[in-house]
Amino acid sequence: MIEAVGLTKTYGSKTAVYNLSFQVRPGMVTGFLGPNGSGKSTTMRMILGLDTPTAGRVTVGGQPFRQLPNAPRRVGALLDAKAVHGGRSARHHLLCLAQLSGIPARRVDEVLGVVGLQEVAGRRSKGFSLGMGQRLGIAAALLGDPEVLLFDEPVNGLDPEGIHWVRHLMRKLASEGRTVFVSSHLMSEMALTADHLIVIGRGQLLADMSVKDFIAGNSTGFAMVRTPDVAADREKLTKALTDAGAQVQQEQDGALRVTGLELPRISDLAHEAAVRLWELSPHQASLEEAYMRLTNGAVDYRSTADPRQGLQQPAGAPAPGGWGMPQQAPWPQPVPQQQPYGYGYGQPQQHPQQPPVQAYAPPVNPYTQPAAPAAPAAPSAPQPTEPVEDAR
Ligand SMILES: Nc1ncnc2c1ncn2[C@@H]1O[C@H](COP(=O)(O)OP(=O)(O)OP(=O)(O)O)[C@@H](O)[C@H]1O
Repeated sequence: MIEAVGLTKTYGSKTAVYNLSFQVRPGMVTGFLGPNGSGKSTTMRMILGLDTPTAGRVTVGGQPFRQLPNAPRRVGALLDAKAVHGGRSARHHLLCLAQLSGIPARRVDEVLGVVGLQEVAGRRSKGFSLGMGQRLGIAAALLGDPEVLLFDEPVNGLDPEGIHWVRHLMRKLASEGRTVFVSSHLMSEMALTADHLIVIGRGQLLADMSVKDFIAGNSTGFAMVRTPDVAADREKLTKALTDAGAQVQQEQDGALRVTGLELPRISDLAHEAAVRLWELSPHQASLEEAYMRLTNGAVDYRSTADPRQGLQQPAGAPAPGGWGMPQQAPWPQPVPQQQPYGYGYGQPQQHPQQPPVQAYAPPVNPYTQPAAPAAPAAPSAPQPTEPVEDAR
C-alpha cells in the first residue's frame, strides 16, 4: 500500500503539490488523474524518493521508499521511458538494472517476453520508437517482480494493440494482489482499466473514490429520446418536457437528450402530447465527461482558436509568396471560436459538441432512411498477438 499524508512540494514560489493525503490499496488498479501540471509526476517522484517532500510524508508498505529494504524488488516504476542509455541494447539496459538490484539475469529474458521485445532485445534503444521505449520501461518496472507498481502515462505512444495489452497487464498485476498506481490522460482507457481514482487539480486532492462513484457523482445521467422525423412532433415534445422542468438538447441526428426527468415521466408526457416515441433509453455520462466537469476549474493550460491573422488570402488572390500552397484554404472558414468545456456545478450538462436546440439544422434521421442492403457480416476481430505471459 502507498500512503500519503499531508504531502506538499514547493519549488521556489511554485507549489506543485499541496497537502495531499490518500491511500493506494493493493489488489486494484488506482488511476491517478489530473490536468497538465497538476502534480502527478511530482507526487510519483516523491513516492519513489526521487524528490523530498517540503512537508508531509509518503510511505510504501509503511516506510519511506528510501528506507525500504530491497526497494527495487518491492517497487517497480515507469516514470520516464526516455531515461535510458540509448547506446545500450534493450537486453543490456535491463541486465544492468538487474545486476544493480541483485536480480538474476534470466529474469531479463522473461520480462522482454512479457513486453513483447524479444525480437529487438539486441538493438540499441536509441533507435526505438516511443511505443517500444514504453515497453522497455514497463519491462524495467516488472524486473524485480515487485508488489507495488507505479506507471506514469504507460500507454503514451502505444498502438491500439499495445494499449489493449497494457490494460490487461495492469488488471492482471492487480488481480495478483499487487498495488498498481497509474496516471493517464486517456479517460476512455482509465474507465476500462481502473477500479479506483485519485484526482488532483493544482496539486490538491479533488476526488478519491471508485470509478463508478466518480462518474455518478460528477455527471448527470440523461435519457435519449427519439421520435419519428416530424419537426412538429419533436417541437411539441420538447415543449412538453421543458414545461415539466427538463432540459432538452437536440443531437446531431435529431434525437433529444433529456436531463431532469425520469424515463416514465418522459413517456407519460409524450403520450399526453400524442407524440410517438421510437427510442427512450437511459444513459450514463462517460468518465471523460465527469472528469471534465470536476476539473474544469483546475485547468491551467487552455488553447485559443488560431486567428491566422494576415495569413488568409481572399479567393482569387495570389498565393502567399514562397509557400507553394494551393490558394484555397484546405479547411472550412471561418474557424469557430474554441470554447472550454462548459460544465458547471449544478448546471445541466452541456455537451461541448452539441448545438443548442435553436441552432439546429435538421440532420438526416437514420430511422427514416430506406432500409440499406444488409451489410456483410463483419469478420471476427483478429486476435492481437499478445506478448508472452510472464513466466514467473
Ligand atoms: N523540478 C521542478 N522545478 C520547478 N517546477 C517544477 C519542477 N517539477 C515540476 N514543477 C512544476 O510543478 C507543477 C507540477 O508538475 P508535474 O510534472 O508534477 O505535473 P503533472 O500533473 O505530472 O503534469 P503532466 O500531466 O503535464 O505530466 C508544474 O507547474 C511544474 O512546472
